[in-house]
Amino acid sequence: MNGPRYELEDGFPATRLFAQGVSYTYDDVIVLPGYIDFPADAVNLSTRLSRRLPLSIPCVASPMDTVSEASMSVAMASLGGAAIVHCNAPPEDQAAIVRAAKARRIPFATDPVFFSPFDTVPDFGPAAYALVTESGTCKSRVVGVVAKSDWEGLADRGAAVSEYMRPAPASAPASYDLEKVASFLAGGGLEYAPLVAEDGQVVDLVTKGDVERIKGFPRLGVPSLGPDGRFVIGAAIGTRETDKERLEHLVKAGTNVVVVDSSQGNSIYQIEMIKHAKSTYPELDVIGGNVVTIAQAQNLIKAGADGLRVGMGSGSICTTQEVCAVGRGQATAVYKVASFAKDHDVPVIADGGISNSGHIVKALVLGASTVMMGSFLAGSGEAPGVYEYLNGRRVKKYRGMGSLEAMTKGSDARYLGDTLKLKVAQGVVGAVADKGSILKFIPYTMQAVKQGFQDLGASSLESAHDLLRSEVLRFEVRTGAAQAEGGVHGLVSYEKKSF
Ligand SMILES: NC(=O)C1=CN([C@@H]2O[C@H](COP(=O)(O)OP(=O)(O)OC[C@H]3O[C@@H](n4cnc5c(N)ncnc54)[C@H](O)[C@@H]3O)[C@@H](O)[C@H]2O)C=CC1
Ligand SMILES: O=c1[nH]c(=O)c2[nH+]cn([C@@H]3O[C@H](COP(=O)(O)O)[C@@H](O)[C@H]3O)c2[nH]1
Ligand SMILES: [K+]
Repeated sequence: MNGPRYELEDGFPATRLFAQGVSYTYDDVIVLPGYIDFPADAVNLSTRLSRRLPLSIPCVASPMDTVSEASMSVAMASLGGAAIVHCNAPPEDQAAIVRAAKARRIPFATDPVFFSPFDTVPDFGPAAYALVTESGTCKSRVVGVVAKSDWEGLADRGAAVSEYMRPAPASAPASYDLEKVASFLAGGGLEYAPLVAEDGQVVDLVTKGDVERIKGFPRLGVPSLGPDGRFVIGAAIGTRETDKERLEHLVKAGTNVVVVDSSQGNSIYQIEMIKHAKSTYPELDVIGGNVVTIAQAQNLIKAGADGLRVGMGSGSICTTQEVCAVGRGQATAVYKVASFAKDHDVPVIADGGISNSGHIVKALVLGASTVMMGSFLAGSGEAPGVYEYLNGRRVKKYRGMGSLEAMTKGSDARYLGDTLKLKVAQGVVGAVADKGSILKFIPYTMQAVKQGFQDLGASSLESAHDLLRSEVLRFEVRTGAAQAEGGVHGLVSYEKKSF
């Protein structure tokens, strides 16, 4: 909508805002409203993760060991986003996570427990049921199910499983989506059913309760499916020689996209890794990063990157800017890199620093195609780890991949290897509050993002980017007082409940 001339001169276009030598964060800037001529529900958030990978929502889970494993991957893909499985594990284990996620079409993964009929059960664990197979592993035929309640009622808990297991239930194909699993259970009047893959491997045990819980969440959108008809699953790799072998494992497991995971991606190591990956697996999309400048982006795009991950030091657990004095304010970084990358048709992932839906809107309107999140997702049920109590609050652990603890767990080679003998952390270990399932809070967050887009007058990511480049979209810097005013203020007490 073209308004009168004085309106166009209100606020700053992004070109001018970001040409002042100031590093701006999301909170530093505000977007001026535009003209609304469509309902919020009409906003289309579909996008691309990388050159050849479409998503229906712009959300990506970060490759961190307290964020992205099988549960996060299937839930994100079910919502239309994607997760990148972390590489802080041996290559075989990382590939097994990718396989587990790709083996199913339901939005959750429960990692079932298996027994053989001859086993005894010393401790049942938290699950309500365990599967009994001929060999006691997922690789053989299901012969029964043991219910925790039956086990708890045993006079002799030393009895063999075969003595009290329930008969083998009917199995459903692992390729069934939630709707099909629901009809399968309802049709057979079943409480639970094992999901079995084409190769006979037992993938999961789905219960009526699981299905009902998920049906209580907002309706799932268009899932992210690859050319193989399975969920789109991404995985991270490093830049060591050994990562070439990791890459091979991941490709064999069906990984749709890899992210070369470095804090400073503009290195000879990464450029060589991107070239290697692109020449060995031309069908695989390779995302490079992290970068925050045009010069960095230029090198990675030249090396063949199909996507760029942007952000250095902006993450909630990051101490890189403090430790190394290097990085950039995230709003500036996203705008600068995206302005360059768009001319090469390379989508940008705004990585780190997302703590609310407003940050997502800002990242996207500044040119990003997706946002990558760590802390925003780490308190969900889909994140790895168990909930604990901290000062009466239910929390989950969340840690930086450059924290001493994460480095000691697995990524030693990258830190302690050849040249770097002394370990210096660039991240912290912390905890985040329980947020429930991403299957609930991500749809609400996307609705909030749609409302932000509506206020701007952008009915899609493409239209937001057009408004940005044509300088119709106007910004201003928020003073400290403006930021305080923009938050809740002047109240004695309040409760913040968003949905
Ligand atoms: N986005 C951010 O701001 C940051 C992210 N992180 C995260 O922490 C983790 C570790 O990141 P980095 O420390 O950047 O890991 P990295 O593996 O890229 O680099 C670690 C060190 O190893 C060196 N190196 C890498 N490949 C090499 C090779 N082939 N030969 C010799 N030396 C080589 C690097 O130059 C660097 O000194 C990642 O998960 C990353 O995403 C860490 C810090 C900041
Ligand atoms: O300086 C850092 N030290 C670390 O130990 C570390 N671990 C992760 N990351 C980066 O932070 C992003 C997640 O950030 P959020 O929690 O803000 O979403 C992630 O996606 C990463 O880009 C780190 N940065
Ligand atoms: K930080």
